[in-house]
Order: sequence, then structure tokens, then C-alpha cells
Amino acid sequence: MALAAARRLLLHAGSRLGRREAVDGARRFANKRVLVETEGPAVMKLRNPPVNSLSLECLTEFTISLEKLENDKSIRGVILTSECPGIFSAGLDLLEMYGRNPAHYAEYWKNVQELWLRLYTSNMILVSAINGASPAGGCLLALCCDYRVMADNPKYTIGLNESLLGIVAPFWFKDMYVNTIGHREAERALQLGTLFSPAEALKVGVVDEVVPEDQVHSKARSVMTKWLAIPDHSRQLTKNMMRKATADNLIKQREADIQNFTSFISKDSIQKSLHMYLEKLKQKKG
Ligand SMILES: CC/C=C\C/C=C\C/C=C\CC/C=C/CC(=O)SCCNC(=O)CCNC(=O)[C@H](O)C(C)(C)COP(=O)(O)OP(=O)(O)OC[C@H]1O[C@@H](n2cnc3c(N)ncnc32)[C@H](O)[C@@H]1OP(=O)(O)O
Repeated sequence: MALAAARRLLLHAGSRLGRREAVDGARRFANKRVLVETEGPAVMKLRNPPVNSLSLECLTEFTISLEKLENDKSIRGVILTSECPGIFSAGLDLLEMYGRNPAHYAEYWKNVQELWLRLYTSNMILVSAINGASPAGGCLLALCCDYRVMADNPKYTIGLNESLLGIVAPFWFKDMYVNTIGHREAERALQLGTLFSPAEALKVGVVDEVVPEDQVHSKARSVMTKWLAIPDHSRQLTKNMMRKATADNLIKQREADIQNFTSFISKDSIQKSLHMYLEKLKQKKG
């Protein structure tokens, strides 16, 4: 209930802000964690420092921004990128999955599902400009896009690394991985929790193109121009044909998937694994 109210408030605030900025001629709208520019090809920038983790608030704002863009018939495509230097997204927020209660886990997972379904089945053309590290849920965001451009910086890695955290990528993460890189590569990468360098990601097909870091945005724009030249109706029907079965697979068992996640993440052994992983992240600094 509280989240639904927050969502209504955010939507209302978002549209007020959008109107005010449009009057200023700025053609953009924003909430705290997501900035959307609609001048030229629309660009959605994640800005949830330090690492663009997908907290509940961030997921909510992301979903609302996407909904607003979907409702604007003049927007046919969106470039998804990050405003946090060196990080595309660190994925799901570990602090939403650690030390909370089952009701919180259920609420969080529902929102993860919601964002995924919206992104994966969007009628818009989605191009990701991957300008930083992109593990787990960060990779998931990129995989939802129709085309992925990654910055050529060996420090940036991408992949579904859940098994390294002692957790398991849910079946719909796995399905999308299989759809993108094929069964054998997905099976190996998921078990090993592989984080690919840009060159490896290109080779295996996790990304479509790797370009020098200073060209990642211009390349994403030129890709968008090419995709925008395709008639919407035929491209959308084709996209739907390719993705519907995968999305439907979650839609038909959303509630069971929430229960599954909640009981899995609540286990003492899983909480212990997450605790150890969080400690490892802290120690890395010291
Ligand atoms: C049969 C099957 C049965 C059941 C299955 C059912 C359901 C499935 C169950 C579970 C699936 C859940 C799926 C989860 C998917 C995810 O996305 S999990 C998140 C995975 N993410 C990561 O592993 C990334 C971890 N982070 C990093 O590697 C680095 O931080 C990163 C490379 C992104 C950036 O490095 P750097 O710039 O050096 O920054 P720091 O490491 O110093 O980090 C800065 C602070 O940010 C905190 N932080 C980092 N990542 C996260 C995160 N994902 N969530 C929350 N917080 C994060 C980090 O701790 C630092 O905090 P501090 O400043 O120390 O307070």
C-alpha cells in the first residue's frame, strides 16, 4: 500500500516536473535516481550513486520513467546509460535482499519482475550504452535491450555472476541469457558466474559492439538512427514474436516466483552467503 502511494506521488511529481521543464524548453524530466532527456533520441540515465544499485526506490523510479516514455507516442526509442562514472549498474541492491523480512523481499521481487517485464516487452527500441561495470542485474538491464554497445575498457565487466554470490539466477534471467548467447555458453557462464571483459562479451554475444569509451554514446545514437528507420509496426510485431514466450513464462507464474524468491533469500545459508559477499566488498576497500 505504502509503495503504491509513493508510486502515485512520484508519477504526479514526475509529470509536474516534466511539464515545468518542457515550458523551459529543456525537453527532459527527472526524478531523483533517473534522468530522461527527450531532445533527439531519448536517453535514460541511471544516477543512483555510488554504483547504480537497483534499490526499491530506484526500481520504482525507473519503472515510472519507462511508463511515461511508453505513454508518449512521439518517443520511439530510448538509449539506456549511466551517469555514475565507471559503473553501468551494480545490479540488484544487496541491501534489499539482506537482513530484511519476508514481506520486504516479496515486495522487492515484485518490483524487479515489473521492471523486467516492462523493459523486455517494451514496444520502444532500447539501445544500451554500457559505460561501466555491469554485473548481474546490471547485465539483466542490458540484456533487455535490442542492441548493446559497450565501452572498451578492460576494467568494465558484464555477466550474470549470481553463483559467485552463493545465489541463483532465477529462470527468467537464465531464459534471457540463453536467448542471447545460446544454451551452452549460458550454461557455462551461469555456473561459473562469469564476468566477461568487453572483448569476451563481444565474442560470446553478450554485447553487440565494443567501441572506444569516448564513442559509446555517439555509437548508441547512430545505432538508434538505423533502428528508427525500420517501420514500427513490423519491428514491434517481430520483437513480440521473439520475446513473448519468455515473458509469458514469468507472467503465468509471477506469484509462485515471488514465493520462491522469498523463501530462497530468507534461508539462513543464503543470508550467510550474502553477508560474506558484502564483507568482501567492504574489505576490498581497506
Ligand atoms: C532453484 C532455484 C531456486 C531459487 C531461485 C529463486 C530466486 C532467485 C534468488 C536470488 C536471485 C537474486 C538475483 C540477484 C541479482 C543481482 O543483481 S545481485 C547483485 C550482484 N552485484 C554484484 O555482484 C556487484 C557487486 N559490486 C561490485 O562488484 C563493485 O561494487 C562494482 C564493480 C560494481 C563497483 O566497484 P567500485 O567502484 O570499486 O565500488 P565499491 O565496490 O567500493 O562499492 C561502493 C559501495 O557500493 C556498495 N555496493 C556495491 N554493489 C552493490 C550492490 N549490488 N548492492 C548494494 N550495494 C552495493 C559497496 O558495498 C560499497 O558500499 P560502502 O561504500 O562500502 O558502504
